[in-house]
Amino acid sequence: MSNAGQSWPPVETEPAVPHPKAPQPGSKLGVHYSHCFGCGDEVEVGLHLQSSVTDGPEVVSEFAVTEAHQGAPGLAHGGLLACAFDEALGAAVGNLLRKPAVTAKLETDFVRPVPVGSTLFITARLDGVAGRKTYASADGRLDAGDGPVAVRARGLFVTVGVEHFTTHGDKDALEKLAASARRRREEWDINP
Ligand SMILES: CCCCCCCC(=O)SCCNC(=O)CCNC(=O)[C@H](O)C(C)(C)COP(=O)(O)OP(=O)(O)OC[C@H]1O[C@@H](n2cnc3c(N)ncnc32)[C@H](O)[C@@H]1OP(=O)(O)O
Repeated sequence: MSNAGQSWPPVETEPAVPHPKAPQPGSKLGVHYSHCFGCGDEVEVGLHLQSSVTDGPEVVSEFAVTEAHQGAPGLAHGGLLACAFDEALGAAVGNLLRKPAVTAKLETDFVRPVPVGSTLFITARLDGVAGRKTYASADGRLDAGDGPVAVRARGLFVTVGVEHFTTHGDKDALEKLAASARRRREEWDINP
């Protein structure tokens, strides 16, 4: 059943205003972590999402569906499609607001099958902010930016401090990211 009839965002929000240093429309967004299953270039069977910022502001991501992503013969696995939307929504929240945030809730509507060999064009936008909570939604269209909608998603992202990652994550891997992380710390407002 579609969730289209439910109020969204579910709470009163303020407009999500992009950070002054957010990537400009036309900017390609790089890999945020090479071992990320959603975008990382060192994960052979990962989703390898490639994202860029558009007017709106929105983030458009492309996900090329391969045999590694199947659930049924020739069709994408729904959980992997949800993963693609988690990545696309997270990229929009993180890059446009320039604050670390994690997914607290993710809803997906699977509208039509996504075949192996197709490319999903995912457009993600910020719908509102309430304190540490950012609401975002996305549509995924088959094979073109104006193709038929195959998947819709919406999510709640909660802004966290860097300690979220240092406390719960892999400290060695985090240290290896120190140089780029330092650059981000200078540019992002890391405290919620
Ligand atoms: C560029 C980067 C792209 C990355 C894309 C990929 C992103 C990811 O996949 S992140 C990984 C998956 N997510 C996680 O591991 C998060 C695990 N969860 C947590 O760590 C915590 O539950 C966390 C941080 C979300 C919230 O915990 P905490 O900081 O204690 O805040 P908490 O007070 O519980 O919640 C904050 C607010 O969010 C609300 N909230 C939290 N979870 C939910 C939920 N599931 N549903 C509805 N509301 C929720 C709370 O009610 C609260 O609202 P209010 O401010 O109005 O009281």
